[in-house]
Amino acid sequence: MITTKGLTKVYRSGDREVRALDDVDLHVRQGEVFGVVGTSGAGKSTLIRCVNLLERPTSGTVTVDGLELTALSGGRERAGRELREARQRIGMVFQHFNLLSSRTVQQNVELPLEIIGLDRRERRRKAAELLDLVGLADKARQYPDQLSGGQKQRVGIARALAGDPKVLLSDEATSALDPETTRSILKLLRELNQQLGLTVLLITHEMDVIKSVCDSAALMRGGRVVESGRLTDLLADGHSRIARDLFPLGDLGTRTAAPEEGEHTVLEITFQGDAPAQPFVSQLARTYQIDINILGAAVETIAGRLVGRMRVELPGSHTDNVVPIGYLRQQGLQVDVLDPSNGAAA
Ligand SMILES: Nc1ncnc2c1ncn2[C@@H]1O[C@H](COP(=O)(O)OP(=O)(O)OP(=O)(O)O)[C@@H](O)[C@H]1O
Repeated sequence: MITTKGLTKVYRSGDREVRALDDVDLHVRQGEVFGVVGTSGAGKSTLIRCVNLLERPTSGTVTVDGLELTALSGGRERAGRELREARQRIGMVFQHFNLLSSRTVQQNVELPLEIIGLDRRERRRKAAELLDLVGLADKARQYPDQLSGGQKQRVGIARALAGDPKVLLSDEATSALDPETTRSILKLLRELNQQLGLTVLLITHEMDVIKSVCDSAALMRGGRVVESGRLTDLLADGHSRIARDLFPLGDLGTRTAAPEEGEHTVLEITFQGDAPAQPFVSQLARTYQIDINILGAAVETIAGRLVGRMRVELPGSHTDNVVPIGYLRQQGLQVDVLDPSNGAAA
């Protein structure tokens, strides 16, 4: 639904150059919630602003719903009109809501409809429908200053939906909100995604946002996408940084064995869906008559799916444990053998 190819944005001021985006290839599937995560300055805002061409990329292409927006961005009048029309099909939600304080809630939602020239009656009908959808039907005549942060963001979302977009871009929409309000806004975004089939591309610096609402994610660093994919696939990949950040076992899961204990093998076992129901640790201990040391474990709900991760230690070298490791993999479990010196997947 959204594809960027070789997207690059270089800011120049004097003789200084900042490569805010560096050859970014991104693919957001239709109907999914896709999160872009990264530390401050990673290029997330630049990416989202380039996707709807609020910012003109230096090079590369952006295609939304089959239309290459970057090809429409020339100075020609027709291209300009086509780009404006294409932008109406892309809703945008902002961190600080960007509501007009002199307009009522309803008038704020009506604004994009005024711009496209809808008549008054139709605007009212549409705004009322959207406010109902975001749970604010009773606030239509209030002004933004009379609303809580969460309510303001609901207005921002209703306004973003005014042009019946297929795609919603969200620029840190919950960063200014408290944790409970954040949860309610994320829940609303998920409902809209499911009810309207809306594709959502959101940027965030919070892993909890990715965990609770996203189907897929990308990690940005220094203007580049260093990793991306479906969360379920990333969680099954022992080398995924996103999976590690989604699900940190931290120091909990490492220890240094004393020399007299001999060689040992540390495994990280990830299970999804039905697998947690299996008592695989006790089955393994019984089947192979081995003592298993559990170093750490956690279970989380990620994208509505139960995911667990456990770090265990088996006596003996990796070679000694090839058969038990094979047994675990046969049970449908993801098993990574960790390098005992640094805890990373070997
Ligand atoms: N208009 C601009 N002019 C010059 N440099 C810019 C401009 N906008 C962004 N940058 C630079 O581009 C880089 C990426 O910025 P961007 O705002 O996209 O990052 P971000 O990941 O969204 O960060 P944050 O989470 O802090 O918003 C940064 O080094 C930033 O200083």
